[in-house]
Parts: sequence; C-alpha cells; structure tokens
Amino acid sequence: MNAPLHAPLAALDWTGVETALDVQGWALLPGLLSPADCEALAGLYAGDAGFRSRVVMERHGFGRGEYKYFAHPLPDIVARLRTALYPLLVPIANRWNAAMGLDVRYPADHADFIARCHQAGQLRPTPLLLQYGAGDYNCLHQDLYGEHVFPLQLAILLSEPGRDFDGGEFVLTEQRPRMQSRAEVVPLRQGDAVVFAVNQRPVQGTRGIYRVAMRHGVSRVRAGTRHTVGIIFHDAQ
Ligand SMILES: O=C(O)CCC(=O)C(=O)O
Ligand SMILES: [Fe+2]
Repeated sequence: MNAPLHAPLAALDWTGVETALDVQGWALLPGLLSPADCEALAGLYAGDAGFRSRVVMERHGFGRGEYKYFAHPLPDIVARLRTALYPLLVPIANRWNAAMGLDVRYPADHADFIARCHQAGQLRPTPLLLQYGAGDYNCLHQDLYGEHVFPLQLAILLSEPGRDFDGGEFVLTEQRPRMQSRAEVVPLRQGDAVVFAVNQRPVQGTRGIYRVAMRHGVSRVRAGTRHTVGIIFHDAQ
C-alpha cells in the first residue's frame, strides 16, 4: 500500500481547479507537499544519485540557475503524484483538445500514456528538480519534449518565500491571437503547486473558441536559494 499523500488529492477543490484552469490557464493546489517532504526533495539536489542529467541554464540561454532530471526509479512521492494527478487532469485535457479541434485524446491511465510516449521514442523521464541562487531566473518557455505532449503540468515550490529566498516569482504569460501578451504572477508558498497549461488552451470568445499560447518562467531570485520540483506527464525524446 502506498502511504497517503500529505494533502489527499481527493480533498482538493477539483471543481475550483477546473474552473480556474478554464478561466486563467492555471490553478493553485495549496499544501500539496508537507514542509518535511519539501526539505527532503530539495535536499536531493546536492547529491548525484537518482538523476539522469544536469542542465546549467546559462549554457543553453535558458536563464541562470540549474536543474537535474530524475532517473528511474523516480522518488516515491514524485512517482505517486505523477500517477495520481494524471487521471484527475485527463478530463480537462480531453475537453480542451475537443474545444480546440485537436484529434488527440489521452487515456485514463498514466501508464498507457507513457506507453504511447515510449512507442514514439520518448523514453526519458521528465520530472525535474530546479535550484536557483541569488541572481538566477528561468526564461519564459514551454516544456515540449517531442510529438506527444500532455497539455497540463505542475511546479511545486519547495522553499519558503521571505524565509529561504526573495524574488523568484513563478510567472505565466498568455499570448492571445493578434494581441499583446499578458503576464500573471502565481503566489506560491512552500509546498504549494501550480498546475498550468504547457502550451495552448481554449478560450471562449464572443465569436467562438480561440487558442491562447502560454509560457512559464521564474523572475530573478534576489536573495537566498529557491528549489522547485516540476512534474511533466509526457516523457522526453
Ligand atoms: O522553478 C519554477 O518555478 C519553474 C520550473 C519549471 O520551469 C518547470 O517546472 O517546468
Ligand atoms: Fe518549465
């Protein structure tokens, strides 16, 4: 038997989450991880064990700071969250694709979706641990790793703003057709997660549904150290 998650997913307000995702393309999942779980995950960064690669963002023009992709087996809590959250998000993902006129539909089980990724050569796990120090930031981006993309992903803040770091806000931008981009700052505390659109989402306009493209990033950390864990549901090429 798996141990229960810190905040049982069933206790979250999923109707509210779905509405927020439809209206603004992101939703807060408060208290997804306990402070102890956050400290334990952040503490993994210093070691090499359990990771498949390390990326220094500055070398690729991604920003400043670094991250490491977990190897299999994923840390238990990351694996369980990835498997347990996926089926809760599938109905939204499928409804979004239908609204946008896209043919792809997602299977109810994460294992079946991962099998689809693997058949297409997307074999490498994508959950990752990020570390930012003073002056670091993450440029606006989209986490697309191949043909198969699950349209929602999560980032969980492992550090406490104001205590562990200053600045370093999670930022989302929304690009609407023929309009300038709009930015939102997501207020996160330690253990909170944000679930958000990886790429496009449907918006109901006066003359029908149109698509907006979203990007996410992190503003400059002014002091301290900030850790996050990212849960992406598709695997990578
Ligand atoms: O550090 C963050 O808050 C953002 C991390 C990120 O880009 C991701 O999880 O995909
Ligand atoms: Fe990302």
